[in-house]
Amino acid sequence: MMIPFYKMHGLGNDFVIVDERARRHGLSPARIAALADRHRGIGCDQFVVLRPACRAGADVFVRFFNADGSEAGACGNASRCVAEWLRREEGLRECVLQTRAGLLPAWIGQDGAVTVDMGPPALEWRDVPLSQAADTLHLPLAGDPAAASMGNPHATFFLADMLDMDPSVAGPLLEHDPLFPERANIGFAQVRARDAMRLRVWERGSGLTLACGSGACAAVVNAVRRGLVDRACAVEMDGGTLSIAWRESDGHVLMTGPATVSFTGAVPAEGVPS
Ligand SMILES: N[C@@H](CCC[C@H](N)C(=O)O)C(=O)O
Repeated sequence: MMIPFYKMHGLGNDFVIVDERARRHGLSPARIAALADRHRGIGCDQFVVLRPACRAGADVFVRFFNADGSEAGACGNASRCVAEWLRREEGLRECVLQTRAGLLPAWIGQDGAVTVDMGPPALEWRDVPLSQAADTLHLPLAGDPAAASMGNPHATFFLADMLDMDPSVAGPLLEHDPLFPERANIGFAQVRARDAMRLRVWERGSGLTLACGSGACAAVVNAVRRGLVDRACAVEMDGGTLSIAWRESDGHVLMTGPATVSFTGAVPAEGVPS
């Protein structure tokens, strides 16, 4: 028995997408982590499972798993990829994704770019203190760090300069800091203009990725709260740029960017070659 999959990416944040609407494969967290392994599996930042929607108006129920097998409530780049997957497989140019973070409308623009309405952020007003344990005391801060949830937890650190910054040092320490009982995605941002920033994200459960959609949304929300940018902002990450708009009328965050198919394939249902 083989499991067919799509391999897709959004700005280099890459995904394995498996359609379980007709048949479940009983993938355990350990099996997902094995399939996500870049040396012994297919390799991906997140593993995405599609199930039948159970909410009125939704086209599909989407579950996101990190490379370590843990489940995430949201994934912006994968949401765009699922919208593109629905366009290819079912001809939909507009869809509604049911996720653990709620119902997310998505649509394909004339230029092929995908927009997802990521919903309203949940703002956290507690401080994110710097600490020796998290190796953050030396960071050249340009604003106070802030935390927000886009259906998954994010903290953003605003830096005056990212040149010497290695997210792989402070990132894992902060991800596991007792400050974040569910762990957290950690963004390091440098504001370049009122409508532009640079961002690198250490992702909970996956490590440093080339782009993080929910992280870009959270970074703009947090930067607006700190008075650093306007509500429409381009977020440049290692893999490319997302357009983020925090809509004033209803507080929803809109994320626009590409969604690309790399290849399709199939893996044996039982075990991965070791
Ligand atoms: N790559 C993602 C976020 C994936 C989930 C995250 N690692 C978490 O655990 O919350 C994105 O594009 O948003």
